[in-house]
Amino acid sequence: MAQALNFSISTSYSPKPLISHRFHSISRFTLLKNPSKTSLSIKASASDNGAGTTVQDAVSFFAAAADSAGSIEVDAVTEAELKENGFRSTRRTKLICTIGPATCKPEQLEALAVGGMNVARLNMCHGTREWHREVIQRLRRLNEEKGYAVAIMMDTEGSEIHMGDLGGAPSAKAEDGEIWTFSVREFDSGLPEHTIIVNYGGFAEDIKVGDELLVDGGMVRFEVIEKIGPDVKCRCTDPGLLLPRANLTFWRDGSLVRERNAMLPTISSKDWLDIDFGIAEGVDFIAISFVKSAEVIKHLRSYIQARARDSDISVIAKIESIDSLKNLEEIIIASDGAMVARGDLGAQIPLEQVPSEQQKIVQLCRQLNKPVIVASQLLESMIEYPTPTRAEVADVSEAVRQRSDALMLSGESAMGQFPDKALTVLRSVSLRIEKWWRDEKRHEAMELPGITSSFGDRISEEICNSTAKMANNLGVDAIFVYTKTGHMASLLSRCRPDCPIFAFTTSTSVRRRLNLQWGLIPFRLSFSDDMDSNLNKTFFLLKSRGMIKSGDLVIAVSDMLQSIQVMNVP
Ligand SMILES: Nc1ncnc2c1ncn2[C@@H]1O[C@H](COP(=O)(O)OP(=O)(O)OP(=O)(O)O)[C@@H](O)[C@H]1O
Ligand SMILES: CC(=O)C(=O)O
Ligand SMILES: [K+]
Ligand SMILES: [Mg+2]
Repeated sequence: MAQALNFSISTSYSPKPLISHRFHSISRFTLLKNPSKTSLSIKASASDNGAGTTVQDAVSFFAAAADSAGSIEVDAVTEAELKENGFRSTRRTKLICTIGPATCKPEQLEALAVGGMNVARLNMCHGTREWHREVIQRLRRLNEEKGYAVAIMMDTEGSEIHMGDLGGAPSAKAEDGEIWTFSVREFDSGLPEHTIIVNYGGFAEDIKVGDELLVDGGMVRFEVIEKIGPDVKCRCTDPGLLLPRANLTFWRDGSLVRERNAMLPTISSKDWLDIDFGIAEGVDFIAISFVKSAEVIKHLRSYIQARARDSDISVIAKIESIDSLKNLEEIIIASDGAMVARGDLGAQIPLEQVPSEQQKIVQLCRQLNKPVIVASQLLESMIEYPTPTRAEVADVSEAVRQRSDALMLSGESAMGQFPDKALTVLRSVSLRIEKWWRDEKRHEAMELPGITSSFGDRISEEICNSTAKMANNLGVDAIFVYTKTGHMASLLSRCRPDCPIFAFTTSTSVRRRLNLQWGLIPFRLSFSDDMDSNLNKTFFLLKSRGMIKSGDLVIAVSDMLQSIQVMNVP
């Protein structure tokens, strides 16, 4: 029996986007364009002859078309990946790129987005606020115009001791035996040769002749040979490249010296101004450098709350100091996520201790359901060379195998010669290692303790744990989660299931933030409390864009309904 339907819907959109490819795939609908361009009439004839479009499809379609945003939003790279490779082979590990002079132009940012950048990091140690604002605007434009959901992470400078910039030079080479002056003076008329400015006023007093001075955690080493007022003369004992604003630590008798600088505030007055800037620009994450205790994180949170009442900026604790290791658990509990900032961490603890600390931090974050980032020197040699070392590939593999949420590029993408190639290496190593442990069932199940005391939240947790287990046992193609706040999506991500998690959320900012978390493919979609209609709508939209197909096995859960639904895509 054939049925004919006549619908007329209004949309605030010009009809163009609605006529796009989604429509062509359902040629049974006839489109009547209204010349006013503010409304669109669609005449659909549907038949239930078993093969063709049904009335149900037509109704789903109109529900979708009437959706205020017009459709479902997913970025072009994910869409292409889903179409070409199917769900199972999508990348689970997320990728962060530090943006710098090598990657700040619009076409360079787009190349990173195409290459799989999920989050762009802006390091406030470098560049002016104007420069950062420009980059943020370019990223926004990229997201709006090209459909990406690249999130923005601002990383504070912190008030540890570091060098100034090198009078505008991108780097300087310190050779073995050379004498360099580290000074707290201000030089008005250019920097004398072999001179480094130090940002910490107490430096010349705190340091002693005979101390060892480490740049960038030991990339370059000096021995202190003489103190003359504000100037400290040092001999280079391990030559290397000095980079602007590199971190400085000093060591005496084999241990790190923590004098008055240990009392420096975690968030400096300049950091507070940068934070105001970040709030005003609406960044998605603020990463706090050199966190020492949970207090500073709580303080920042209440500050953000007071400044921007409905702001949902996430606070990431950078674990890069001895104090942060001492107070690890309370810091992670207080934060929305953590970063294993191995650059500075490796300057504060012996290098051979860094891998075990990394393992511990990643594990704790996963247990506490906080996204965790492994950062620094993942592909350091690619700053200069187009291929990574074998050791670097092994290091990246280890972070992927630990199933950290995200890997981060620093200098490789900020000022290196091969930012796109470095990103490609992270992408292909992640894909390969993820597939390897899935195929070989290499991953050990992790004990996931209960993380909340409220009964309602316990139910969500149990639903997510069971869903992930069922998904693995049944070999389903994807988990669908409908979540307004993103919480259910992160609970599922925590379980690191074998299949990808399609996370549908109503808000663009939640969608961007979910982009940091392992295994989540975030979509923006407006949905209702009625799960049946949500599912019909989603199946329809994803099918018509070729991202899923009839017969795919899916498990669906949501914030709204405490149930687990298992079904084949109709
Ligand atoms: N916005 C920028 N402008 C100029 N150079 C930058 C910028 N961001 C990064 N760089 C360059 O890239 C290098 C590595 O950058 P990155 O931000 O990762 O430093 P880091 O030392 O790892 O981080 P942190 O300072 O937080 O410890 C820097 O030393 C700097 O030379
Ligand atoms: C990323 C960073 O701050 C570090 O590794 O020190
Ligand atoms: K920083
Ligand atoms: Mg650091």
